[in-house]
Formats: sequence, C-alpha cells, structure tokens
Amino acid sequence: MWLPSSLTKVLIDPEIRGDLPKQTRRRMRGYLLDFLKPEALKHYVPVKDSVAKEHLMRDWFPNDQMRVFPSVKDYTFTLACRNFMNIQNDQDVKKLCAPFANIMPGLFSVPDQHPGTPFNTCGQGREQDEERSGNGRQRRGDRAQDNRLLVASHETTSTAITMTVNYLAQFPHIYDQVYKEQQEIAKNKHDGETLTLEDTQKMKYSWNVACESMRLSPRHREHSEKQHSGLCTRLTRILSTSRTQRSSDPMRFEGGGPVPFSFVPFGGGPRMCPGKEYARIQILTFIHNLVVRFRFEKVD
Ligand code: HEM
Repeated sequence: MWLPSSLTKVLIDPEIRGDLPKQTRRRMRGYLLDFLKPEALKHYVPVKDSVAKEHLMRDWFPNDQMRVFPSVKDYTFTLACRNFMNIQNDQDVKKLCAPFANIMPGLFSVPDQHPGTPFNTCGQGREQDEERSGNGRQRRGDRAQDNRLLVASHETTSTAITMTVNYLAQFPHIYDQVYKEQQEIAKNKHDGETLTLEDTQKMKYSWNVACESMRLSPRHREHSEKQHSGLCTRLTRILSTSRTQRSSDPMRFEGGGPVPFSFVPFGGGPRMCPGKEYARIQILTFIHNLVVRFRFEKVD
C-alpha cells in the first residue's frame, strides 16, 4: 500500500526526501539540464548500449525465466553510478547497491525504529552510504545531490522498462513491429558497433510503445511520484493520470501526439521532468538489445 505523499512528507529527512527549497530546486534543475543536454546524451548512448549488452548476456542469457524488475534495476543503477557518480568499477557499484537498496523502502515507510523495519534499515543504509563516501571526503550537500539523482533516475526508468517488457510479452503483434524496427537498425551495424543518439531517434514506434506502456500503467505513475518524492507532488494535486485515456494503441503518439495533458508521465509545464531524454535513450537501448536477442513470453 502506498502512503499518501502528505504523510510521507512529515516522516522523511528532507535531505533524503528531496523536498527542496525553491532556490535549491532551480539550481539543481539548471545543473541537471546541463548534464542532460544533447552533447552529453550523445556520449551516454554507447555506454548504455554496452552496459545493456553485458547485462543481458550475463544475467538473462543463462536463464529460462527472469524476474524482470529486480534485474532491470541493476542495469539502471549501474548506469546511474557511471553517468552521475563516475563509478566505473562493477565491484564499487555492487558495494553501493546494497546500502542504497536499504534506503529506498524506508523513504516511504512508517517511522518505526524497531530493528528489521524498513525505516530502521533505511537509517542503517544511510550510515553505510556515509561511510562509503567518508564523512570528510564528500560534502554532505554533494552526497545529497548524488542520492537525489540516483533516486530520480533509477527506479523510474526501471519501472518504465519493466512495463514495456510486460506490454510486449502481452501483445505479440506489437512485439513483431518493435522487432522489425529494431532489426532494421541492428542490420546496419557491424560487429561491435554501438548504438548512437541518431539510432535512438529512429526508434519511433518502440518509443510509442514505451509511452503507451507507461500511460496504461497507473502503478508506473505512482512509482515515479514515489521515486521523485518531494520533487514531483505538484501535478498529482490537479490530475489523476490513471483516469486519462485507457484504450490501448501506441499509434496515438504519432503526428502531433495525444491531446495536451491526456498523457503526462513526465509531467508538464515549466517543471516538466528534465530527465525525459535521458530516460528515453535508457529505455530504448535496453529494449533494442532485448528484442534483437530474445523472444519472451509472460510466465506470471
Ligand atoms: C521513465 C522515467 C521518468 C519518469 C516517468 C519521470 C517522471 C517525472 C515527473 C512526473 C516529474 C514531475 C514533473 C512536474 O511536476 O510537472 C518529474 C520531475 C523530475 N524528474 Fe523525472 N521522470 C523520469 C526519469 C527521470 C530521470 C532519468 C531523471 C534524472 C536523470 C529525472 C529527474 C527529475 C527531476 C530532477 C525532476 C524535478 C524537476 C523540477 O521540479 O524542476 N527524472 N519526473
């Protein structure tokens, strides 16, 4: 059960929760926009492509069945560590992953300090995180900034990828069209050549499918609100996205796209999610590598 955001607000340490004063929020948005400009995105695509390949070959290839969400979270977490914290070594990513996994559930829990509760475990995760970065070595503000970026970029995109895989597994005729589009891109690559930003721009149908998966999943919306907790509560007060158009058709995103505010997984207006393009290339590189290598069906 999700707790209403007004309740979570009073429970969480503001530094973790990301409920920022207006000025800090603006500064962070400026910093992020710089980080996420097209030149930067261009460099992220080959990295995301290689990490997706490695991830699928290592974690998916040996298995007949996969639990998609936990596995995709490893992929997005590795990328967030590489892109935002410059942590390149897999062992270091793993070290950070455990305390971070403990922090996440505690952010949205009842403040019960008893051992074993999510809130208590969250505190321990945070201490480990402080130990990792060394109290003197990394300023508290910088660490909070890193944590916010990790939270904002990591679970939202893994939820979107999971919903897209779920959608593709449910609708074989849509899977076939995505496969065709991705094969078209794959067949023009030589061995070892990575995807580029231009390639992701050609993945129009696949992006429509990802958008449709996000739109059809109110859980996704709740999830991104949870993960961006404090960063994105404004829109929820005026819109219920789970009530917007419900019939399934990825082609609605063609041409001028759906009517304004009928599709708002990234919010809208001046506070619209600055990570949209980053999320788009992350989702598409994963889907590309998945569909050109695997056929899959839903077990549960
Ligand atoms: C599928 C993935 C994602 C979804 C669905 C999503 C969704 C959202 C939504 C709904 C908002 C609130 C917008 C509003 O209030 O109008 C938001 C804000 C925000 N998002 Fe995302 N997001 C995603 C990925 C990301 C990524 C990858 C990053 C960072 C790299 C990011 C960083 C942020 C930040 C910093 C804000 C606050 C912006 C502000 O208040 O000015 N998001 N996001």
